[in-house]
Amino acid sequence: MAKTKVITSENVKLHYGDFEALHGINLDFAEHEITALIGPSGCGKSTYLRCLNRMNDLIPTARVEGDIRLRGQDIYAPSQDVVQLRKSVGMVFQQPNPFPFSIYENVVYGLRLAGVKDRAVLDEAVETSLQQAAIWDEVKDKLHESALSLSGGQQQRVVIGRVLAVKPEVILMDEPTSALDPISSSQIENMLLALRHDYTIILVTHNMHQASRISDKTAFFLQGRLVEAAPTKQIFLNPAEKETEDYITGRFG
Ligand SMILES: Nc1ncnc2c1ncn2[C@@H]1O[C@H](COP(=O)(O)OP(=O)(O)OP(=O)(O)O)[C@@H](O)[C@H]1O
Repeated sequence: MAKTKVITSENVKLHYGDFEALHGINLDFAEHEITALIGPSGCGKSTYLRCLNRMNDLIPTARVEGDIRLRGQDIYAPSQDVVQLRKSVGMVFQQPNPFPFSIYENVVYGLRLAGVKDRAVLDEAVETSLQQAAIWDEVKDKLHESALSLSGGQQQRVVIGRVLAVKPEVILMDEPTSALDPISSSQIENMLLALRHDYTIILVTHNMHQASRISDKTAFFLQGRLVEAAPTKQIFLNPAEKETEDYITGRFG
């Protein structure tokens, strides 16, 4: 049976001023799958990812065309609440970006903004989110210390906990492990495999091993085009397009 699609995107084009960075992308994301977006530097992976929760709205020159839907709702409709969208479609960046607050306050940040005051509810959210982010045991005795005192890998997991606390459906990740050491990266990869049971994850990565280890589906971008998207095994073992084969075998990029 076909899996339910959480995000659909049709003919997505993006211009930065006069420059067309995306040339009409058609790509869908199924529930509870990890999709890896791969391709050489500058091919538009991050630009496309940012279209999915309207982060490009923050770039004055960026103009998006096409149709992007979250569970059938047009996310670019005038009636779309963008704050709500970014809760449903959370984002994790390459550099861990904890706020200069305690670990606890980082995790409850979105809940406090939403007006949640009940201490028991906040405590519960902190424990659950940090457990899901695979860092609870390491920080449970120092929740009120600054998140900035943690290592890069720990900070990234706290940031993921902060995203999880507002209960997103989709998590966008833009090279979330590329600034981290191999052990921290593998902790995050294992966490993503566990999170996949509850969330839909879209991951930009330059790491082919990471894409092949953890993703269900891989989409290969080249110069603003989507060359192909298919089950990860197929992309790595038997890609339909020569450009894909050349890239994954390291012939360019
Ligand atoms: N804010 C911006 N203003 C103008 N052009 C931009 C902007 N951001 C990206 N671009 C251009 O859009 C194209 C796609 O960039 P993007 O960052 O999406 O690629 P990428 O595949 O994510 O690259 P990388 O793997 O290096 O992060 C590039 O030509 C880039 O120079």
